[in-house]
Amino acid sequence: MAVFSTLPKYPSSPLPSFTIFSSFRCCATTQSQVAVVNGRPDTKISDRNEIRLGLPSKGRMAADTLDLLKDCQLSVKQTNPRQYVAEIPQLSNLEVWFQRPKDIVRKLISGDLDLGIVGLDTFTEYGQGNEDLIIVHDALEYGDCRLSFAIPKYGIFENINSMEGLAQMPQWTEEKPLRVATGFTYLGPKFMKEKGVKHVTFSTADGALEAAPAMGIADAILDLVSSGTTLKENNLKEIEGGTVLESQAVLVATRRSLIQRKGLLDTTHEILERLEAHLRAVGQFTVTANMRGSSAEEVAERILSQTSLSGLQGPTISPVFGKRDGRVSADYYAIVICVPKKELYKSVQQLRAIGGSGVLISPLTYIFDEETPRWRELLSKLGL
Ligand SMILES: Nc1ncnc2c1ncn2[C@@H]1O[C@H](COP(=O)(O)OP(=O)(O)OP(=O)(O)O)[C@@H](O)[C@H]1O
Ligand SMILES: O=P(O)(O)OC[C@H]1O[C@H](OP(=O)(O)OP(=O)(O)O)[C@H](O)[C@@H]1O
Ligand SMILES: [Mg+2]
Repeated sequence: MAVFSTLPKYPSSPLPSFTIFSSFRCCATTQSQVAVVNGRPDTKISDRNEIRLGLPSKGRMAADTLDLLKDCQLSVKQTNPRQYVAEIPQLSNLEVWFQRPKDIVRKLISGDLDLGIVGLDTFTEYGQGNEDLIIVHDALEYGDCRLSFAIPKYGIFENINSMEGLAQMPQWTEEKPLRVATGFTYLGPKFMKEKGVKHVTFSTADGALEAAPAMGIADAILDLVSSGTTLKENNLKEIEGGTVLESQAVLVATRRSLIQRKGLLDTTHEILERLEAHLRAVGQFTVTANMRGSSAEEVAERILSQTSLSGLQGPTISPVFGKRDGRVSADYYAIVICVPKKELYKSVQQLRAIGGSGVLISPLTYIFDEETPRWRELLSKLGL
C-alpha cells in the first residue's frame, strides 16, 4: 500500500493530490492530476500576439538565469523587482513573466507561456511526461544538482549501500512499509516502482526534508543533492542506483506553441543561437602567439603535431612582416587558436616547446558555428 501524506508541522503542498493512493497506482492518478493542476485541456493555442517566456521569479535559479541571458546580450529589463512582467529589448514582441519554476511548467502545459527556463528536475516532475513539452536546450550549465534517494548511515541501514539491498530488506511489509519523504511526488513513486521496492509510503513537505529520518517521520528521503553537505550534516548517505536524474537548467517550450504561435520559431532560433554561441565560448580562451618559421605550412605542421593546439578547425596563421637589411620578409608567423580553459597551461607549454613566444590569452565571447546543432534537433522533433 503506497500512501501519501503531508509531514506534520510543515505547510501543506499546493498540489491537491495527497489522498491515499493504492500501491503504485499513482501514475494513473497523477494523469488526472495533470488535468486538474494544469488546466486548459484544449489543443488550440490561446489568442494573443505576444510571445511569453517564463523565468524563475525566486530561488537559486533566478539570478543565474538573468546572468546567463545578460551574457548572451539578452538583458531582461524589469522596472521594479516586484513586477512580474518584463521585456528583453533585443527580442521584439516577447514578454518575460517571472514565475515559480513549477508554475512555469504548469503554465507551459496550459498554454499561458510559450518558452521557459527551469531545472530539469522541475521540468520532469511537473511535466509528467506530457508529450507537448519539448526541451530546446538541455544543458544551460548552471543549477547543477541530482535528484537522489538517501538513507541514514546508522541503524538498520548501516550496511545497506544499494537500491537492490534496500529493496531486499525484510523490514518492509504491507503493514510496515518503507516511509519516504519527498517533494517529488510524481517521480518518487515511479522510481521506487522501477527499482522493485514493493512496500512504500510517501510523505511530502516543502523543504528541510533531510530532517525527516532523524525526527522519526520517515526512513528515507528523495531530494536534490548538490555538494552533498546537507546529507552529510544530517547523517544521511546516497546509495548505488539511487540517482533518479542529473539536473541542470534547461530551456523548454511547447510543441503546440512552436508550431502555431506566429514568430515563436524565429525567436526561439535566435535565443538558441545566442545561448549555444555563448556557452561554447565560455569554456575556451583565444590564444595568440608568435612563432619563427620558414613558411605558414611549416608552422602549421609544428602546431598540429601537438594534441592541445588543434583549435576549432585548425590554427589561423598569418605572416608577421619585418624589415631586415632593407628588405621586407616574414620570419615570424602569428598564430591564433581556441583552447579549452581546462587545457590552457598544457597548451602554453606545448606552444613554448615548439618555439612559440609572446603568448597572449584573451577571453572568448561567442563561437557561432555554421549551424546550431540543437536547432536541427528541434526542427526534427517538430517534424519540420
Ligand atoms: N542545492 C542545489 N544546488 C544547485 N541547484 C539546486 C539545488 N537545489 C535546487 N537546485 C536547482 O534549483 C532549482 C530551484 O531550486 P530552489 O530551491 O532555489 O527553488 P525552489 O525549489 O523553487 O524554491 P523553494 O525551495 O523555496 O521552494 C531546482 O529545481 C534545481 O533545479
Ligand atoms: O547538497 P547540498 O549542496 O547541501 O544541497 C542540497 C540542498 O539544497 C536544496 O535545498 P534548499 O537550499 O533549496 O533549501 P529548501 O530545502 O528550503 O528548498 C535541496 O533541497 C537540499 O536540501
Ligand atoms: Mg529549494
